[in-house]
Amino acid sequence: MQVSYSELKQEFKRVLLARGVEEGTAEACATMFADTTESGVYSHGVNRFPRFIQQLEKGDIDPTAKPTKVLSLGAIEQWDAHQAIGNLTAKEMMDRAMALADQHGIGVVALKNANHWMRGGGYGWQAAENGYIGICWTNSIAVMPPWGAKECRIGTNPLIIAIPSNPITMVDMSCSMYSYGMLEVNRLAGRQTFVDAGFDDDGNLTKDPGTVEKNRRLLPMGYWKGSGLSIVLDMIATLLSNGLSVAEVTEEKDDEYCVSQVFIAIEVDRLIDGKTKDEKLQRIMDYVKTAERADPNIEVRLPGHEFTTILADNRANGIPVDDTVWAKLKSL
Ligand SMILES: NC(=O)C1=CN([C@@H]2O[C@H](COP(=O)(O)OP(=O)(O)OC[C@H]3O[C@@H](n4cnc5c(N)ncnc54)[C@H](OP(=O)(O)O)[C@@H]3O)[C@@H](O)[C@H]2O)C=CC1
Ligand SMILES: O=C(O)C(=O)C(=O)[C@H](O)[C@@H](O)CO
Repeated sequence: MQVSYSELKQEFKRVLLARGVEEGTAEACATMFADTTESGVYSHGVNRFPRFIQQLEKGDIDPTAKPTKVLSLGAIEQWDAHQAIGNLTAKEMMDRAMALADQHGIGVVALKNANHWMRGGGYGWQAAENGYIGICWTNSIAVMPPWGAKECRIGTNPLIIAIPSNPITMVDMSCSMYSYGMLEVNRLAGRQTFVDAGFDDDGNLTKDPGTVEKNRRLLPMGYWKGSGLSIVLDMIATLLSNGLSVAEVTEEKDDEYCVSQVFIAIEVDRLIDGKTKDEKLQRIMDYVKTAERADPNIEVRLPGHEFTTILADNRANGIPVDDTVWAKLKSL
């Protein structure tokens, strides 16, 4: 089914207000969930909202909490989220990183006791829209076996790198070949994944999303490379924020909360003049896109470049929402 932006946002807000969330917070949070969904990231927009509400009801998420600064070292700051709403806090932290970049050329904000931020790309995009290079990542609870193991010991720890090109170029990727959110999208659509997603009951690679969701045996992105990347991202987030690692969240908490995150903004305009920047970025994009196609019917594209089209399409025709997801949202 297709729903309008206002219908979707109204539903999110209704559910939040019914749980006693203050009007301004409910409005801001509902807006972010609706924006994420309208941008085409259904996995971490409408699809993930019931899980967010479950954590709110349980008290893992404190809608009254506000992040506070713990330590300042010039370009680097440590903050404590106090388990506030994840997407609102992350937006505020990237704003803070950009303000630090205005002063120092680069701003680094490390956050502890954070909650799941949903679509990590939203915060990279936020920086790039304002002319900065945006880099951010989060750790998570252990949901993936490290390369060579059967048991979950590492996080999906998505890494986001956004570049202020025209259009914005942005990588927003889980350290797993597929995030659980994208497995769900494929399962709901009745599809197998495009490439292997994880392991089946016999330890063989499989493209069946439901099997991987059940087994919790995700395949790391790039095999051992995604496994290693997940580990070092966790280490940096833990050290910079003085917060909890994947191991600590998994062993000391009863669910995924109190995660650690990093937000970096870099002010490019003081390093290169605007005209040269645009020309160099254009050349990179043209060079990539004009590579001889493997399949003549499939365009070579850069990450992030489809969002403007998806957004325009969803604004014109309504936002696609899976029927079962909509029914669940209405029942909350
Ligand atoms: N704990 C957490 O907070 C977690 C959050 N997530 C979130 O889930 C969302 C989905 O993540 P994930 O499943 O890893 O994302 P995807 O695997 O869908 O995409 C990963 C990256 O690959 C790019 N890409 C995909 N196909 C192509 C292509 N054909 N050509 C060029 N680039 C391509 C995407 O660009 P494009 O966007 O343009 O398709 C994107 O930048 C993200 O927003 C992520 O932040 C995921 C895991 C954990
Ligand atoms: O994978 C996802 O999708 C996601 O958003 C995550 O946070 C983690 O992988 C996990 O917590 C999902 O259960």
